[in-house]
Amino acid sequence: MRISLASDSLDGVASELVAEVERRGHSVTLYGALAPGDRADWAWCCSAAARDVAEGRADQAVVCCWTGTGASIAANKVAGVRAALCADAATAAGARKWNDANVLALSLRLTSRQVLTEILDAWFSGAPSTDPEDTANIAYVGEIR
Ligand SMILES: O=C(CO)[C@H](O)[C@H](O)COP(=O)(O)O
Repeated sequence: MRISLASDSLDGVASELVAEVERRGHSVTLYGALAPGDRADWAWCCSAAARDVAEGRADQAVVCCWTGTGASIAANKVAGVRAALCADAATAAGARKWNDANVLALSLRLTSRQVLTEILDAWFSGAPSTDPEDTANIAYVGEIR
């Protein structure tokens, strides 16, 4: 898949994230501190990655900041994006299954290298539920303005 990656710093697992996503066979587009010369403030770089998803230039995105909060807020302000802030694999699996999340938000403060691999394994192996209750929830949040 085409995955856009954004981080407002190179702290923690930011660099490992790029390597781990590429190692799983995906092509990456980089923003913020991951792309030398790009604006690295969380609002700008995470919005840019989320817009790639909303506008069809990427299939999914992973956005990061120190807490993960700003990254998830910035991504979720983009229409069509369902960003999930995930601190563990179970949350990532649920985000793909029940929320059809298309942007993964990570906290650089909380995410260890081991947990990063667990989250990415769960995220990339997950698929959205086809249960009508789940699809109705997803459709409804897409309509709320
Ligand atoms: O977690 C964040 C936003 O939610 C940022 O990473 C945090 O605010 C640090 O930003 P800066 O390094 O620009 O002070």
